Amino acid sequence: MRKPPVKESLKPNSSGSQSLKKRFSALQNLPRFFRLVWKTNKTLTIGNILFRLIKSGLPLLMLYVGKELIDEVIRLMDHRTDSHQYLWTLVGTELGLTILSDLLNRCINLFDSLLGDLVANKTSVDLVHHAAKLDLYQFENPIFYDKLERARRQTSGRTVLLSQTLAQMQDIVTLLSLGAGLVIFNPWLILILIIAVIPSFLGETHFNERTYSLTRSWTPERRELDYLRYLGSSSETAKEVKVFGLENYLADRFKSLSDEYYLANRRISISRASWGYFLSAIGTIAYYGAYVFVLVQTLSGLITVGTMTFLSGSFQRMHGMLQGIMSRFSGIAENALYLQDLFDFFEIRPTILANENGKLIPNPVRKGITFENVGFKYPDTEFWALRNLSFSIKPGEKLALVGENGAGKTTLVKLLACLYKPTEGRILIDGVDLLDYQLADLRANIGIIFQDYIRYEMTVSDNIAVGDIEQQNDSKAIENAANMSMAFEVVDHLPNKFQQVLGKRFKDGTELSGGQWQKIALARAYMRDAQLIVLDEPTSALDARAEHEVFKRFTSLIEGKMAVLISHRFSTVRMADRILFLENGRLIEYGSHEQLLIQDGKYAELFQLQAQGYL
Ligand SMILES: Nc1ncnc2c1ncn2[C@@H]1O[C@H](COP(=O)(O)OP(=O)(O)OP(=O)(O)O)[C@@H](O)[C@H]1O
Repeated sequence: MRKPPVKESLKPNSSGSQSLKKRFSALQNLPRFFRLVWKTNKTLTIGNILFRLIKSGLPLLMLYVGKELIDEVIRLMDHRTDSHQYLWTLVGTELGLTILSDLLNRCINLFDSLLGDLVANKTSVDLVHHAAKLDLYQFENPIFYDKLERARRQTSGRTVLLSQTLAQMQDIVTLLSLGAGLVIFNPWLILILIIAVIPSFLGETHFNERTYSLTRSWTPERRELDYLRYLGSSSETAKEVKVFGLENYLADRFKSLSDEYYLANRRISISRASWGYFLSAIGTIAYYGAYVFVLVQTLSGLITVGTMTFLSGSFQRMHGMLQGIMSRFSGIAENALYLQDLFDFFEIRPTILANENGKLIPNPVRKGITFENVGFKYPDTEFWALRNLSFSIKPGEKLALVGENGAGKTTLVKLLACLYKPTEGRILIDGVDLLDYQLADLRANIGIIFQDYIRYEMTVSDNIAVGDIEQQNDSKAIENAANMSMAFEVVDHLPNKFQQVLGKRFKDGTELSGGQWQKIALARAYMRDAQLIVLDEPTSALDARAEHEVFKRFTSLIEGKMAVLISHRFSTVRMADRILFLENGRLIEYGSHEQLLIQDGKYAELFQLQAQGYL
C-alpha cells in the first residue's frame, strides 16, 4: 500500500501573513512574464493595452451620460416647451458609447487569445530547447522530472495570466475614474466600499494558497496518475495489458490514488465555498447600507434623481469591480506562483556545457580515442558502473564490447558521447580531453544507434533523416542509407514507400516488425559522415542472414573510421579487430577473437557456451 504524500495544504495554515508575503513576492515574476509577452509580439501587446485603456474610461462616461439623460427627462417633463435636442444628443452619445464598448470587447478578446496562443507556443518551444541543453542524468532524477512536469503544465496556462493581469490594470484605471466621481460627492462611500471587500479578499487569498500547495505537493502523484492513464489506454501498452489482464489492476490503482487527491481537494473546495459565501455576504450588507444612505439624501432633496442613479450606479460598479480586482489579484498571484515553476525550470543549468569556444574535433582523427583510467558512478549512486578503464581505439579500428547484462557496455558509450562526465580519469581524442571539444562538433562526429532507439511514429524518410536532420530533404542520402542498412527492402513493401507513416498512432500508419524497425533505425548511422560509429546491439532483432549481410556492408562503410560494436552474439563480435570483455564495470580481457580464445578465460567460456547452443 502506498504512503500518502505529505500534504502541506491539509494542515491548518500556520501564518496568514507569511502566505500573503509569498503571494506578493510571486508578483515579482510578472515583469519577467511581460518581457516574454512583449518579445513574443509587440504589435498585439501594444494594441491590447491601447484598447483596454480606451475601454477603461467608458464606464464613467456612460454613467455620466445616463445621469444627464435622467435629469434632462425630468427637466423636460417640467418644462414641456423646451427643445429636445440635448436629450437626443445624449441618447445618440449613449448609443455610440455602447457600440464602441462592444467593439472594444471583441478586439480585446481577440488580441488576448491570439497573444495567449503565441505566448504558449513560444514557451513550449523554449522549453524544448532548454530541455535539450540539460544533462541526461537530470532527466533520470524524479525531482527534476516533477519540475519539468510543472513547467510543462505552465506553458498553456499562461493565456489566463495574461488576460487576468491586463484586465486587472484596465479595471484599476476604471475604478480610479469612478472613484474620482464618488469622492466629489462623499469620500466615506469609498471607505465603506473598501471595508466591504477586504474580508472576501483575505478569504480568497488563503484558499488559493492552500490549493497551490496541494497541487504542488501532489506533483509526483499526478505524474503517476498520468502514467497509469497512459498504461491503461495507449496503443503501445494495449497488447500486454490485454494478455496479462491488467485492466482492473491499473484501474484500481488509478482509482485509489485519484480518490485520495479528490478527497484532499474536496476539503478545500467545501471550506472555500462556505467561507466565500459568508465573507461576500458582509460586502453585500455594506453595499446596501451605502445605497440606503444615497436614497435618503435624494428624498431629502440634497441631490437630483440623476445624481442618485449616477452615484448608486458607480457605487454598484465599483463594488463589483473592487471585488473582482481583489479576487483576481489572488488568481494572478496564484498563477504567478505557478509561473515560478516555469522560471525555475529555465534556471536549471547543465553541467556538461555546449563549450561553444572549445576545440573542433580533428578531421581525420590521427591518434584515436584513449580511455585513461576512467571510472564512473551514476549520480546519486555509490556503485561504480565503470572503474579503472584504460584502452584506446585507433583510427580504422573496429572494437567490440562484450559482457554480461549490466557489465557497463552502454554506460561506456554514454561517456563517449559526452552524455555523462567520467567521475574519474579522462577520455581523450588525439590527446585532448573530450570535454575541451565543442559539444555539438563532438556529437556531429559520432553516430550512435542505441539499443533502445526511438521508433518515431513519422514517415520512413523522417525516421532515417533523424540520423542527420540537416539532410532531411536529401532523398538520395536517405535512400542510400536505407540501402546500406537493408531498410530498402522493408520500404519496398510499404504502400507509400519512403513517405509511409510508421506506427499505429496516426491515420494510415503501418506497424513494422521488430527487425524491420531495427533496419530503419540502423540506416540513421549511415546518414552522417561520422568518424566514430557506435552500434549498441544493432542486430539483436535481425535474422541470421540479415545480420550477416548488415555486417558485411557495415565493414565496407567504416573503412578508415573507428567503430564500437556492442553485441551478445559472438558471430558478430568475432568480426571486430579487438574485443573488450567487461565484468562489473572492469575490463578483464582484451584482444582479438583468436587471442581471447587462446587465453581461455571468460570470453572463451561464453563463446563455447554459445557455440554449444547452436549445435
Ligand atoms: N541511468 C542509470 N542510473 C543509475 N544506474 C544505472 C543507469 N543506467 C545503468 N545503470 C547501472 O549501471 C550498470 C551498467 O549498466 P549498462 O546499461 O551500462 O549495462 P550493459 O552492459 O549495457 O547491459 P546490457 O547488456 O543489459 O545492455 C548496471 O548495474 C545498471 O544498473
